[in-house]
Amino acid sequence: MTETVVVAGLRHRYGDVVALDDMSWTAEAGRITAVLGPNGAGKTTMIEMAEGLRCPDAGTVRVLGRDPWRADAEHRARVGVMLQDGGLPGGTKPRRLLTHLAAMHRRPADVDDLVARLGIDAFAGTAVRRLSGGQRQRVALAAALVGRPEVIFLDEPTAGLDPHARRDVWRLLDEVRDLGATLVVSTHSFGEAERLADKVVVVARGRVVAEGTVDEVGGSAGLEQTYFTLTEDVR
Ligand SMILES: Nc1ncnc2c1ncn2[C@@H]1O[C@H](COP(=O)(O)OP(=O)(O)OP(=O)(O)O)[C@@H](O)[C@H]1O
Repeated sequence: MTETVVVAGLRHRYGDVVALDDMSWTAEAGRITAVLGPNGAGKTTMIEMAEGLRCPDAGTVRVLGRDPWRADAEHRARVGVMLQDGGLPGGTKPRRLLTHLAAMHRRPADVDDLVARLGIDAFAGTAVRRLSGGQRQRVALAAALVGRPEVIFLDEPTAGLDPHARRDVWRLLDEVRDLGATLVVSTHSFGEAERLADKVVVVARGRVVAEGTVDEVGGSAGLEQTYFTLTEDVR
């Protein structure tokens, strides 16, 4: 199986804080990989490195065979990113923003279709700063998908969404995966990991403590119980 994301021996400190301590994992092509771990485990730091936004102190990251920190614009266009806080410009209206982003890509998704599928229609003409947290999440997800990227990093994509919106997002992510994209999704939801993930990576204290399918990681105890056992001592 082709490994689209390879993280090997990643180390990173913020002053005295060790954020990543020899972290290694892979995400396979055309699969959804869910990254689970307690607050402060190092998920965001690691995902920012895979996105090319942060340079590790040591270790290597490869995305589509390239070092994301040194990658050119052509590589970056193949990678979609949904940041935890959205990172959206407050004064822009969602449809205008998505149309603008679509124009930057060679083979963009259909903006009207994305807007309809993620239930953005109702607020497509309202400035981002006036939107609720869940509405902004949906726009941020659409922005990550509009360029039809081959690899997509999503930091807690359904946090704060109501059940209908969450279901819509899961269906859309399934479809994007079925079209061949590789997705890496960080989440605090066992239900989300069980529903979506072909593979689960559990991180704690900057290291991977389990990696495999939901069944392989959860075993007979189940994912939730196994997670608590693996991460108990970090609380
Ligand atoms: N810019 C920064 N400066 C200093 N310390 C940081 C910075 N970013 C993260 N840290 C620290 O690094 C560690 C890992 O943080 P990170 O945000 O990567 O964890 P996380 O697993 O994404 O957490 P969460 O689930 O809360 O999003 C934490 O101890 C955090 O306080």
